[in-house]
Amino acid sequence: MSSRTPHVLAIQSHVVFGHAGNSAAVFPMRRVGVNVWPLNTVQFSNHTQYGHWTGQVLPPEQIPALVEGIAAIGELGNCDAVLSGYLGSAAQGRAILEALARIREANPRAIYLCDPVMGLPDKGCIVAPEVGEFLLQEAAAVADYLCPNQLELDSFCQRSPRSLEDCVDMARSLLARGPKAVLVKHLNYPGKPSDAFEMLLVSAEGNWHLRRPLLAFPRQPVGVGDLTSGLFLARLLLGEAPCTAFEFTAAAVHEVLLETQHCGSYELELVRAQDRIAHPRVRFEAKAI
Ligand SMILES: Nc1ncnc2c1ncn2[C@@H]1O[C@H](COP(=O)(O)OP(=O)(O)O)[C@@H](O)[C@H]1O
Ligand SMILES: Cc1ncc(COP(=O)(O)O)c(C=O)c1O
Ligand SMILES: [Mg+2]
Repeated sequence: MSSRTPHVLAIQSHVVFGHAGNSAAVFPMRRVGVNVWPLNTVQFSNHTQYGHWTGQVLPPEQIPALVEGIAAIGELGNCDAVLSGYLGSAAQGRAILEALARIREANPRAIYLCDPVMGLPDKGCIVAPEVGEFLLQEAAAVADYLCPNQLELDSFCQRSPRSLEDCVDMARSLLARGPKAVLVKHLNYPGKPSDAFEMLLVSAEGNWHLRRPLLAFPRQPVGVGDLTSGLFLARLLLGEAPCTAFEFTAAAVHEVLLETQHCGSYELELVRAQDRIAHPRVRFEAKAI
């Protein structure tokens, strides 16, 4: 582990009540040891899967204005990474890419992890339709790490997978667009064992598949993807190899889900699970495939 505490500019949603976007990722990232600079794309009362919410999408001009403010106090070069997730508009997405270019002037080694949160109306995750286009066409080309779920991977590849091997091929096809690694946070393919939750990591070094138990919930918790992307980036910045960061992330997220299930909560029990996030008791091995 490195001696300097890394800094991450995290640009995604904020919910006043509960956990999604920055409200799911910031506390766990800090708990594992990184400094987070939360920059909110929207401020909603609650996540969209409740079906109704209040609040607003924040103006895209805020992004360059806040980044310039940090530059003006001489701190922009301390930014080691940019994380983006839930966006309120495509204009915000473009502002993030401009901010990234500005940050890279100050710190050429800054990395960018993009969680391409797309609208999945069937699931109740509501994102402006233009955001999907922005993610497919523009963000993927610039990202160092891309963390889609299966449906987002399908959107990138414009098809659904036939098998696990096909998921690997689809994820590897994204490497050709530029990212160093692609983490598929949730796999779904014909023939997938029904008792397992599976994830995949692909990079130039290889392909790793990981399986953890599928837990039963009366309503599927939200924010799991945001927690996953945030912890993966945090562990990378702390100096772990992608495969090790992947295994840690799976274990820490599973600990949160166990706590959430134990409490019978709909919202993630991040505070109660904080020690388990920092020191997961479970361990899942990522297998090379
Ligand atoms: N071990 C698990 N058991 C049951 N459900 C899980 C488990 N891990 C994650 N989930 C659920 O799986 C879903 C993953 O959603 P998905 O759309 O694939 O990714 P994202 O969270 O990025 O939207 C979420 O509903 C999450 O609550
Ligand atoms: C405001 C907000 N942010 C982020 C998300 C993404 O959550 P997840 O991590 O489950 O993909 C959602 C999902 O509905 C949301 O409503
Ligand atoms: Mg998601």
